[in-house]
Amino acid sequence: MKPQDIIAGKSSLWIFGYGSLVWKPDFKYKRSKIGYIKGYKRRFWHGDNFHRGDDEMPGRVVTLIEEDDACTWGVAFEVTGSQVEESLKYLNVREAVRGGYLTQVVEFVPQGANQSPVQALVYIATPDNPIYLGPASTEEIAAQIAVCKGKSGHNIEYLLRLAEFMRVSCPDVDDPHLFSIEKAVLATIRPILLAG
Ligand SMILES: N[C@@H](CCC(=O)N[C@@H](CS)C(=O)NCC(=O)O)C(=O)O
Repeated sequence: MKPQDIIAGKSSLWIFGYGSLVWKPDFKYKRSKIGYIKGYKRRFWHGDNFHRGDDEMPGRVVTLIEEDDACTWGVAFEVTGSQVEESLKYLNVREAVRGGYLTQVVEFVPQGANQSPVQALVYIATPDNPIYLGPASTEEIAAQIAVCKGKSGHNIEYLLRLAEFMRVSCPDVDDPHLFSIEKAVLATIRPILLAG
């Protein structure tokens, strides 16, 4: 299914968030559910020269990379009525125009018993995007996050709030990529904070 098909004339739409959207959706929605999508892994492989970085020092934010056996946990938001157009208009600027993300349709599986999967819109930055940064070592990613900030705040905040979401809302889910970067950033900034 194409994004335009899931959107066309819909009075209800699910939008899946897996990065800043999990802790800062900033659009009105009817309800939200925690859950996951299959076939994608979350990686800090996308550059950000607006929200959490600038042209000289782009930050690192998450995107989704296709991988058959992977799954990514986040939050799906249901928008209805006028919220559909309002949320898409807002996210087009925040995610597509300023963030370089494209929309795709995925199957979202809510956590908990007797929950049916739903089709959801998701924003993904692909490798052909000009500010896509791609893979790097945990240490390289942490060093970049530790020093970058943009119009929405520090790149460290972006990382720590996502890690906090996973610990609080998905306590049984491990995310070695996310938590190893968090550990490396905290190791980098701890001496600085304690020296002051
Ligand atoms: N599309 C992902 C990532 C979204 C994301 O982090 N996008 C950046 C754009 S580069 C953003 O909105 N940042 C706002 C912020 O950092 O406060 C999601 O569903 O959460």
